[in-house]
Amino acid sequence: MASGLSSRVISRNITRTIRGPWNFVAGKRCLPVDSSGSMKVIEPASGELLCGVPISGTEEVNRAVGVAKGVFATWSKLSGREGGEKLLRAGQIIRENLEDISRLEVQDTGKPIWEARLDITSCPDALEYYGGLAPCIVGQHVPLPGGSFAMVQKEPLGVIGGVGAWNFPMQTCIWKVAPALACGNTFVYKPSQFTPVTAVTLGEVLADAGVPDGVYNVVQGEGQTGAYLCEHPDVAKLSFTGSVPTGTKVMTAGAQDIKSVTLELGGKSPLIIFPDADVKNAVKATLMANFLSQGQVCSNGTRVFVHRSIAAEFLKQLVTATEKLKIGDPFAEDTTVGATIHEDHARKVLSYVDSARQEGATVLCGGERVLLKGKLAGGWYLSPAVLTDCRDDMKVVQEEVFGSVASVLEFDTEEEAVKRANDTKFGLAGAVFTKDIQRGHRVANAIEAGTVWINTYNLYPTEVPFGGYKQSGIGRENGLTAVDYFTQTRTIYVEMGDVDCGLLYQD
Ligand SMILES: NC(=O)C1=CN([C@@H]2O[C@H](COP(=O)(O)OP(=O)(O)OC[C@H]3O[C@@H](n4cnc5c(N)ncnc54)[C@H](O)[C@@H]3O)[C@@H](O)[C@H]2O)C=CC1
Repeated sequence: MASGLSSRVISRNITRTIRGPWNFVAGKRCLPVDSSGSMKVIEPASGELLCGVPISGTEEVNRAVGVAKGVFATWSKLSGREGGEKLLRAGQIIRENLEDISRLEVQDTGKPIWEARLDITSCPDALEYYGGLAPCIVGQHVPLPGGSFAMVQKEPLGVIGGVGAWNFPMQTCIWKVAPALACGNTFVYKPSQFTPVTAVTLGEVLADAGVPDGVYNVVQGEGQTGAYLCEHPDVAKLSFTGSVPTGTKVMTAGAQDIKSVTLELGGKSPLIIFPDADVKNAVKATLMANFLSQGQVCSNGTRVFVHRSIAAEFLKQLVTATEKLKIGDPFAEDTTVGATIHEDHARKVLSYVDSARQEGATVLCGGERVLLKGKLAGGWYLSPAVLTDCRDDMKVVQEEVFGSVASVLEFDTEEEAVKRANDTKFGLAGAVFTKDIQRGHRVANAIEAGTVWINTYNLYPTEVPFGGYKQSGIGRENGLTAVDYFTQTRTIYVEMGDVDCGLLYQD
C-alpha cells in the first residue's frame, strides 16, 4: 500500500520506561558528543531521582543543527502529501501507545493520569491536523497585465530551534514540531530540564512513522544549551514556550541574525462572571481555569472577577467544589490534584499565598502543603487555594503564580470589569460567563487577549490559533495561522512580453 495510512502500524520501537540515552540526533537516542555535566531530574510525585541527563554542550548543538540542516534538502523536497502521510502515521502510533506515553508523562510531570491522557491525546490531534493539511499548503497564481503572471510560493524556513516549558512537555513540543514539519522544515528541540522524557519518545514515534533520520532532533540541557541553540547561525527560526524573562532572551538572541521568532509566554488571565451566568457552569470553568495541572497552565484565569450580587453564592459553591478535589498519587484514577513540579516552585507558589494574606486577602481554602505517605512523602502536593477580599494591586493578582491559587475579585459594572481585566501586561487568554449573547460578544471583543472563551475555559482544539497579546507572546500556534509562522513567501514574476523600462532604453 503506497500510503500505509489504513494499515496497522506494526513497528514498535518506543521506550516505555525512564531510560536514556536522552538526546535524539540523526534518528536515534544518543549521548551528547560534549557535555558540561549532568542534570538530576526529580520525579515530582516522590521527590526522588528520576534520571540523570547529560547537559549538551556547543558541539552537540552544532551536531544536531548540522544533521537537521543536512536533511533539510531531502525533507523539504517531499510533496505535502508525502510528508503529511508520515505525520498522520505518527499520530496513529501515539494513539496506539497512548497509555504508555501518558504514564511516562505522569512520571515526568506529577500530573494526574487522566489529565496526562488528555494531554497526550492532543498530540495525535496536532499531528493529524497538520499531516492532513500539508498537501493544502500551496501557493497562488497571480495574473498580471499583458499575460504576465506571478507565482507566490510558500517555502519552508530551514532548521527550526524549539525550546519548551515543563508543564505540557509532549504537547508543547508537538504544537511546534507538527506544523514545522508539515511546512517542510527540520527541527532541533530542547525540552525543559525538568521534563526531558517525552520529547525523546516523539523522536522514536517519528522514526517509526518513517520520518527520515535527522528531521527531528532533541538536545537536552538547561538554559545554556537553549541559548546555544537560539544563537546558532544555521537555525532559521526560534519557537519558544516559557516565561517572559526567558522569552526576552530568546528574542534578543534571534535579533542577532534576524531570525523569525514565535513566543508563547505567561499570562494572568481574567475570567469575568456576570450575574445572569449559570453559576454551576461558572464554578466548573473556574476549577478548569485554575486547578488543572496543579495550576501550572499558562492560560489560567487566575483573576476571577465575579459580579458583587452573586459573589457570596459563587464563592460558597467554588469552595465546596475545591475542597472536594482529591490530592494524591498521580497514578490513582480518582486523583484530581497531583504533585507540583518541584520543591522550589512549590515554595514560590506558597509564598504568593503568604503575601496575599499579608496584603489583606482571606484564604477561604487551601494554600498549604499536604504531606502524603510512603513513596509520595517527598513530593510537593499543595491544596488548591481560593482567595477572596483581593484587590487589583496585590502581588498575587498582578503576577503569574503558575500554581493553584485563584484570586476572586468583585465588580459592579461591565465597564469596570473590562477595564480591570485589561489592566495587565499580559494578554494570553480570558473568558466571560453570561447568558446574554450581546454582552458575551461585547465583552469578548473588549478583552485584550489572544483567546477569549464565552461560557467555558481552557479548551484548545488544534484547529484554532493560540497565542498572546502584549507580553504574552508573539505569533500563534495551532490552526491554519501556524503555517504562516513556519513558512516564508517567494514570489516568482514571469514576464510574457518585452521588457518595459520607460525612457531608460532608446532604439
Ligand atoms: N503561552 C504558552 O503557550 C505557555 C507558556 N508557559 C509559560 O512558561 C513559564 C513556565 O515555564 P518554565 O519552564 O519555568 O519557563 P522558563 O522560561 O524558565 O524556561 C523555559 C525554557 O527555556 C529554557 N531557557 C532558559 N534560559 C534560556 C536561554 N537563555 N535561552 C534559551 N532557552 C533558555 C529553559 O531551559 C526551558 O527549556 C510560565 O511563565 C508559563 O506561563 C508555559 C506553557 C505554555
